[in-house]
Amino acid sequence: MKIFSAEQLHQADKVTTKKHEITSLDLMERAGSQIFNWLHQRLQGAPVPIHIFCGIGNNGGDGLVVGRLLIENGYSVTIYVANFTDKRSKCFLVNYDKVKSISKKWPVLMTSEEDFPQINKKDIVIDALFGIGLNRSPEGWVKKLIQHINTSESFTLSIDMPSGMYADTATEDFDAVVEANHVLTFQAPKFSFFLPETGKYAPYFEALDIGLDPEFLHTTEPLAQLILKPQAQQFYRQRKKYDHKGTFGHALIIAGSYGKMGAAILSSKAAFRIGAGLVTCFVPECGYQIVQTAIPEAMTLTDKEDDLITNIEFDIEVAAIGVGMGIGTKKETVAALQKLFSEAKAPMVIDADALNCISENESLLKVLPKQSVLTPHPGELKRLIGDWKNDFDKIEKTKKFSEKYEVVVLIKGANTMTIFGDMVYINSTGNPGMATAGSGDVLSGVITGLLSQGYDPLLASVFGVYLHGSAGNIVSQQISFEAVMASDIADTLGDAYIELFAKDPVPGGEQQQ
Ligand SMILES: NC(=O)C1=CN([C@@H]2O[C@H](COP(=O)(O)OP(=O)(O)OC[C@H]3O[C@@H](n4cnc5c(N)ncnc54)[C@H](OP(=O)(O)O)[C@@H]3O)[C@@H](O)[C@H]2O)[C@@H](O)CC1
Ligand SMILES: Nc1ncnc2c1ncn2[C@@H]1O[C@H](COP(=O)(O)OP(=O)(O)O)[C@@H](O)[C@H]1O
Ligand SMILES: [K+]
Repeated sequence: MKIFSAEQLHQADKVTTKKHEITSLDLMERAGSQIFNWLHQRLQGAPVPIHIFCGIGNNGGDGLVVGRLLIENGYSVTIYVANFTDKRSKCFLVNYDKVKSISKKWPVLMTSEEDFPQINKKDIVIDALFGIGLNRSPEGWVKKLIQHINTSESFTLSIDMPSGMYADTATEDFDAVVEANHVLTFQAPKFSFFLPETGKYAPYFEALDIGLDPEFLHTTEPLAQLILKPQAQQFYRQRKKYDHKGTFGHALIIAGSYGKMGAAILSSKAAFRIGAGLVTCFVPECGYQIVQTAIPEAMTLTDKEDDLITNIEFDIEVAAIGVGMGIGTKKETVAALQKLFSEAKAPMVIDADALNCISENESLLKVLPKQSVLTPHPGELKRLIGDWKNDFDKIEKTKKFSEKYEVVVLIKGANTMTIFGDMVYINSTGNPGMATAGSGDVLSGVITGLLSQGYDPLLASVFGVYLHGSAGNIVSQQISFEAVMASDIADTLGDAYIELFAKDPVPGGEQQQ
């Protein structure tokens, strides 16, 4: 699913009205009706007090449409207009008059803090103050109104956007953003919904199709692509009857040091579970028995050193390499990486300590194999690209790094982003149960296993992140977020494949957005 900028959505609005002989007012009616239907289905006429706070632009206009339809259907509604300027959009004005024509209870004009109504915890708030037209942070009494809504603890439904948040640039004042419980957003979710700083203001959202011009949407290059199940299904490559283990490649996992052999095991296991034909695990000497015992399916090669990796030598032909999990950052290991990067021919996933080694040693950057997949969590990313001002700055810096070194870079976390040059793919699966030691090691094994089966680096990353998150969703439904351990995620990867095409979804396979 495409994620558009505010500018592109305004443009889509214009193109749609021009091409489809439909007015902006019709579009607003469509948008408002969908929100009303959503509410009506859930409330079924319940006499709960509903407060609708409208701005004076088209977001406010949407709020007025919803208000009118709710009043017409007998709901207990009060509409407030935050009268922060005398300017009003045309569609706002028409809908303002429409409300006045159907109800004696005219909208309440608010001009200061004194006009704030009491909002009880069990009331419903509809936030239609600002949408994608926000162009500065709300200030003065408008900011206070937003805080008043937030302190009410009532269920807050935001129309299109939580007011005070920008769709695709950094929010400046987090004290002036509506903390929505749910957002009904038009056509497509906004980029801000997926970022840690702003996503928490839109914890649940649904995109409503308001019929913007399909051709415009199809041909417009989006800011990012959201990867949902239909997209992930297209990535999947079916096995053929006469395929054999050689078809699915030999994955080499280079991982572990004294006390951290688990990283090698988790990663190798995940490479198998995702479908690599063969897996060899390269570990320090002390890991030999550990790996052989923990994963009998894997072959094991060892470094000449007992406790750490110092010289990566192997005489097998490998289809993909995953390197870095639990290897430490000692100078001998850095030297081993220097040689590996300079000589390796197979596509590579570079994770964890290998990333830290790169951050500390510029010489490694110079030999970073092109098309590699780098899988940092935010701490590792910061060491790699430097600090950032905000989430958007982080993405821009990551894009630059990706472009400069021609590598795929992940930004892991909730809604992991895969970045390749200017392209951004946002993952939709996963949950906080995956915030547990070793889940990143599993992911690096997953991507290495997909690379070894012939998926290209970008596809292996985007698809791998999706399947990894889906496995996390399935297993956390079975055993709770708290109980999930990284090995559970690895062992559930098979269910993630099955869920991809299951008619009756495996519980937890789909994330609620
Ligand atoms: N995309 C689509 O196709 C469709 C979109 N639709 C809806 O339209 C919404 C976008 O509407 P919009 O463009 O009128 O902007 P909106 O968010 O109402 O606010 C702009 C107003 O706020 C003002 N203003 C801004 N910042 C401010 C501040 N800090 N403090 C105070 N004032 C501030 C600004 O004033 P100005 O800067 O000019 O002084 C202007 O008057 C969109 O989110 C969706 O809900 C649907 O109806 C149907 C189809
Ligand atoms: N709140 C969350 N929601 C979704 N996924 C998460 C969340 N927290 C962590 N994850 C996922 O878990 C993995 C953690 O990776 P990482 O921090 O490298 O773990 P480790 O170093 O312990 O192996 C990443 O794939 C990340 O996207
Ligand atoms: K809003």
